[in-house]
This record gives sequence, C-alpha cells and structure tokens, in this order.
Amino acid sequence: MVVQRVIRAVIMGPPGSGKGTVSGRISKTFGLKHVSSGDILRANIKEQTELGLLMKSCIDQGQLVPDAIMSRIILNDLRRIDHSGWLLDGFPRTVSQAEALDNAYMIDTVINLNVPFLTIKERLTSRWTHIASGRVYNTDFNPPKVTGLDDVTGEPLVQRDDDKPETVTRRLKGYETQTEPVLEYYRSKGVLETFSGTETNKIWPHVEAFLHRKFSSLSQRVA
Ligand SMILES: Nc1nc2c(ncn2[C@@H]2O[C@H](COP(=O)(O)OP(=O)(O)O)[C@@H](O)[C@H]2O)c(=O)[nH]1
Ligand SMILES: Nc1ncnc2c1ncn2[C@@H]1O[C@H](COP(=O)(O)OP(=O)(O)O)[C@@H](O)[C@H]1O
Repeated sequence: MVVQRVIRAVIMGPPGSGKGTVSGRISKTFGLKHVSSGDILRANIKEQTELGLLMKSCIDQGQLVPDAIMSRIILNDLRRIDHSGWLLDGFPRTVSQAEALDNAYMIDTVINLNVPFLTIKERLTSRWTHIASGRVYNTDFNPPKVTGLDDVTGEPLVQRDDDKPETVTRRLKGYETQTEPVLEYYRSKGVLETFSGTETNKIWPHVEAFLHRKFSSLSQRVA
C-alpha cells in the first residue's frame, strides 16, 4: 500500500526571487500548507499586536527580526499544523534558525531559487501586496485585474515600506552575509535543490517536475 507521507519542505532564495509566487503554485499543486514568516509578521503589524509593534521598525529598515523570537513564532505555528505537510517560506534565514528547525523536524527538501540581484531590484520596486492574504502582484509580470485592487477581495494593494530601493539593497546585503550560509548548511546535509533563472514561469516547470519525483519516491519508501 502506498501511504502518503507528511512532507516538510523549505523554499529559499533572496528577497524578491519569487518564493511567495512559487510557494502559491506548490501549495495549489501539491497541497502543502504555505507558511510564510514575512506574512505572519505583516499580519501582526496590521493587527497592531505587541509583537507587530516591536518588530515593525526592524522590518521597515530591512533588518532581520531576532532569531529567538522568529524561531519561537514559526515553531509554534508548525506545531499547530503538523498533521499536514508544509512549505516554509522566509524561514530559516540564519544558521541558528536552521538549527532550531532541525531540532524539531526532519526536512525532506530545500528548494533554492537562484535569481540574479539585478533582476530582483527591478521586480521589487513594482511589487504590490495584499497584506491580509500575502497575495503578490507585479505591474509587469502579474498585474491585478483592476489596478491597485486585490483580485479576490477587491481590497486595496499596498507597496511594502521595505521594498524601497535603498532598503532592498540592505536586505540583499543581509541575505549574502546571514542567509547564504544556510544554503551551505543544507547543501552539506544533501537536501538542497537549486533552480536558477530570471523568470518564474521558466523555473516553475523544473520545480514542479522535481517535486513530483520527490513526492513519489517518499511515498514509495513508506509503502
Ligand atoms: N517581472 C517578473 N516579476 C516576477 C516574476 N516572478 C515573480 N515576480 C514578481 O516579483 C515580485 C517578488 O516576487 P515574490 O514571489 O513576492 O518573491 P519573494 O520575496 O521571494 O517571496 C512580485 O511582485 C512578483 O509578482 C517574473 O518571472 N518576472
Ligand atoms: N526568518 C526570519 N528571520 C528574521 N527576520 C525575518 C524572517 N522572515 C522575515 N523576516 C523579516 O520580515 C521581512 C520581510 O520578510 P519576507 O516577506 O520574507 O521578505 P521577502 O519575501 O521579500 O524575502 C524581512 O526583511 C525581515 O525583516
């Protein structure tokens, strides 16, 4: 008997590499629950929770939220949904976060989107976000049906404060120093799968084919 086993995956890549966009496609195609650290933090800011108020200036300046806080939020969230498979987007972003995750769960695969920084800078200045759902649009790539409004709810879209050019530069620098070591961490564990390119629509078929193979091999192993 082939038993569908719970899949635990991580998606990585610099800010603006298309993690949110690809995660949406993965959760639709493979049924994994999309857990986005950025969406969780922005929901806290929108609802003006104590955590949201504390973290807002950190995020607006393009700096990382402290490891201990971030790890606690995400691990609490995962504990609640652990009966279903999940895809983590935006976490872990430091080696310390990766170790905290490793102490709690075994990760099946890490998808790494390798997109040049120049491509990213162009994209982020035209990113529009529906904060409540985390849906993202882009004035060239996937514009909303009605300019400035979310396709599903009709609510207004906003430009994130941290998508300003100078903040994007700071986030990319932070990615190089703090997050690239996490790629090495997962590479040495043999779970890193890198997809390179400048267009999500060209990268996606490779990610999809890889995950189909991964899902069937993991299901067979428990058969
Ligand atoms: N021009 C262009 N924009 C893209 C492409 N893929 C994603 N985007 C847009 O680029 C921005 C960043 O993508 P997002 O999925 O939010 O990246 P994340 O920051 O890694 O989660 C969003 O506005 C997307 O709509 C692409 O292939 N071409
Ligand atoms: N794992 C994390 N550790 C620390 N800070 C985080 C983490 N995830 C998100 N943040 C904070 O939230 C901001 C936005 O994150 P995110 O939405 O994932 O950005 P992007 O999708 O553009 O990479 C980050 O710049 C950082 O300040």
